[in-house]
Amino acid sequence: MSQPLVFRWGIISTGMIANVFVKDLLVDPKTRDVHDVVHKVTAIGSRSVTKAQEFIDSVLESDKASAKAYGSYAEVYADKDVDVIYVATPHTYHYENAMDAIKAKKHVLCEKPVTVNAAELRSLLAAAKENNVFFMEAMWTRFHPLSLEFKEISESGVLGLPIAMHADLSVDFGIKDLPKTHRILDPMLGGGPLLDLGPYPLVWAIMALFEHPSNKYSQPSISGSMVMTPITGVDSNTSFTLSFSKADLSAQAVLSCSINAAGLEPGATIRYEKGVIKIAGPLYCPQSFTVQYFEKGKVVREETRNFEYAGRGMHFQADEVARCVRDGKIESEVWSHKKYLLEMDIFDEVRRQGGYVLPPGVEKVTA
Ligand SMILES: NC(=O)C1=CN([C@@H]2O[C@H](COP(=O)(O)OP(=O)(O)OC[C@H]3O[C@@H](n4cnc5c(N)ncnc54)[C@H](OP(=O)(O)O)[C@@H]3O)[C@@H](O)[C@H]2O)C=CC1
Ligand SMILES: O=C1OC[C@@H](O)[C@H](O)[C@H]1O
Repeated sequence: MSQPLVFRWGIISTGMIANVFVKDLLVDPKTRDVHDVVHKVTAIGSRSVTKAQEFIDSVLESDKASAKAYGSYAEVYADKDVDVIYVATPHTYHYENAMDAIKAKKHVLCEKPVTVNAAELRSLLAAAKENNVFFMEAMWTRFHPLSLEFKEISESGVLGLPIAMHADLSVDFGIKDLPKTHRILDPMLGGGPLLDLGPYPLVWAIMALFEHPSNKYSQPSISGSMVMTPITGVDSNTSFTLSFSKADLSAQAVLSCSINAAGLEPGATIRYEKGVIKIAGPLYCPQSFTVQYFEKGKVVREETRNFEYAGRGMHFQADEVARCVRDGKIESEVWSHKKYLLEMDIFDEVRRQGGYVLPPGVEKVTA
């Protein structure tokens, strides 16, 4: 067997999720039966070189010798030993960080929400095409083995067509006790649940309905509603409905997210003509789902599938990035550009209907 591709990552920021992602990159790919790629972290960029070095010392452990610590993000983009940039700054920095990386001709995996509006994303995708680099939103959930198996059952026809679904992701951030500058509260950082948690209920609607072959990638109509917190004026509770009826699918998704209430239920419940699939929360990283088969409106069979792997599950998307770059692709077919363009168009519309206006200058590109 040929040697695996060694794929070299430059990490932008030393925050919470950069830490989790890098730990997952270091998990031996063989533990998930991957033999064609391995990941190596060659550079960490931070606004502080001390933080970058501390990150290397604490997170990279035995791999630390080959990683460089930089006190600026620009130095990571310029490093010839970096193949791909992982952007893990707050939402409102994604556009500028990803654009700088693309202009330096680096491939990019950018945390969710990929940008704060659709105009920024369109500008990034145009730049990625022009510079012939791979670009993807880091929607890790789409690449989990559980998601792939869910899609197989959902699209096999065994349950008939999907008709209706509910999905929710709610996290109690304790917002009354947080500083107003925390990224979940600060409008300058795109605070609120829609941009932070909304991508997860939405990815389940994209998998179950938008990607369903009967939908033929038709766009849904969108209806949204937001409750704002008086603390900083960002949304605290948001719900949105997507109605698909333009192709051979007639189905509706009711989606919601909150930053001041916890609870794993309901996760996602997807109702089909002949049964139901229930995805256990939390929706960003479910570990099991249950399929109920109906006859004459009654459950006649029920199966639960459980999933386990080494690491947190952020490495599956990293394998996809490495393979796409190896194969000369500028987008993933699994989480393709049109899917997160839909995400951003939906979020723009929900914010418009809900009256959430980002402060002047936060959106770097506007329509
Ligand atoms: N996929 C997933 O499961 C998750 C994804 N995320 C996404 O990742 C992004 C980062 O979230 P998270 O890691 O929780 O955030 P953190 O606040 O923990 O980290 C953000 C990092 O960005 C850098 N940064 C650059 N500019 C700023 C600024 N003005 N204010 C604050 N930090 C800045 C800092 O690193 P430095 O000082 O080193 O430059 C900081 O440590 C978000 O967009 C979020 O949506 C978050 C959590 C989970
Ligand atoms: O992506 C995420 O998933 C987990 C949440 O707690 C976090 O705020 C969010 O960014």
